[in-house]
Amino acid sequence: MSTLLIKNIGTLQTPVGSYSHRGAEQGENRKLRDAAVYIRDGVITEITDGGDLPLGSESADVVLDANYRLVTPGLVDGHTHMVFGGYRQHEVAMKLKGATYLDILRAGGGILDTVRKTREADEADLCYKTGKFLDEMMNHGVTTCEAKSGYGLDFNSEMKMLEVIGRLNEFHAMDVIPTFMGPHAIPEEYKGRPDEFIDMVCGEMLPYVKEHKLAEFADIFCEDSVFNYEQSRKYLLRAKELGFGLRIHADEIEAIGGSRLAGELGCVSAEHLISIDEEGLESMAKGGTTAMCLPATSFYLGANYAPARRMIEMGIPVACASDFNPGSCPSMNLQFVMNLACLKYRMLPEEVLTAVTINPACAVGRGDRVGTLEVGKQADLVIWDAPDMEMLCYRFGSNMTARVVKKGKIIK
Ligand SMILES: N=CN[C@@H](CCC(=O)O)C(=O)O
Ligand SMILES: [Zn+2]
Repeated sequence: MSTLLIKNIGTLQTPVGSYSHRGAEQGENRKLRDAAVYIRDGVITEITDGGDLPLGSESADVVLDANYRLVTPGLVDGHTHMVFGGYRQHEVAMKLKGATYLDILRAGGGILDTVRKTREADEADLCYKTGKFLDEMMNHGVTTCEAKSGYGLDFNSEMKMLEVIGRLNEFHAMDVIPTFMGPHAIPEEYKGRPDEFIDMVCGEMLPYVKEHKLAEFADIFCEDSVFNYEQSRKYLLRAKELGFGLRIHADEIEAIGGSRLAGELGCVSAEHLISIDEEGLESMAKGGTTAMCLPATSFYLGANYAPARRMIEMGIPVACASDFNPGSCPSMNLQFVMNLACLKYRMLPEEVLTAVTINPACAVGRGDRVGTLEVGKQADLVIWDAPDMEMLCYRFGSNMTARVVKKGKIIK
């Protein structure tokens, strides 16, 4: 048995419970002063406050002194596209000359450019490259993340991406939750035939992914010039039938019914939601779908920001994620996402903490294990170089983590 004591915690701040927090509860955090956490074999066994120490903790194998700083749960990044070949830095100049995200995609660039490079990439090279990204994420306080396929678009390349995600989940300290996103774009070989592509994905890829346990969730890009409402519905219904949890990229640029569909089918999450309309909001509230908001993508695209305050008022659980990908958000910095959630979504620090811990944890099916600091949960936590959450929302552009602990092991 290995034991770890974290003592002299100035403030331990955490949401409480293993379920998605909505409405007023989004802003409810427990705050313990002068606290300590005792961990046995990677699991939290006792939390004390008021200067008391957990029973027997004086003989802990390792003692970490938090020096009266802030401790929160490890962050959960619920939306990434972290496995990809190449980069797309050449798009910066194209955008400066006036091309939009969809202009570039329609002209065979954007996602399709990354698809060409990912198809060519060697699996071991992809593993190495993505492993480095995971190191950087952990160094910034993320201890659990989701990762999507979707830059392969053919059978072998999609499975290659999922194999990479599976290998990293096994060998890296990060918990990585795999999502299959075969319908991320219409591949060049199916140009003008999106229905046939969806039929192939439903008939060949989804059953294989399920049978070989390569992904827990299925996702699709429901967007103008990509997949429409009917195609998205067909794909998600098939995925549901096979037992996948459902996600959908909805209303990023045009509101074509994606968020409405999310609520109708009981999707676990709908992502982006920049252009969501009233009908979509009502459907998500009714369906219990989490809004996976991606403010760094709005920032990078120079787009509007999703109406997160309205979502909270309507009782929709809000999560905030990085959307790390090589096109619309080449950053995995969830601390910057937290700054933007405050400044652009007008979310309060407590609401932001919920949006990067328990709500995304539930949206990736890990709410019972991570996302809060409570007895019985996995010991994933961050000691911040800050006295409180307000400081984390206020400072930006610096990495504010002092120490990162994953399953009771000191990573940083
Ligand atoms: N919008 C669709 N997919 C990704 C971007 C992928 C890319 O541009 O490579 C997103 O969620 O932002
Ligand atoms: Zn995405």
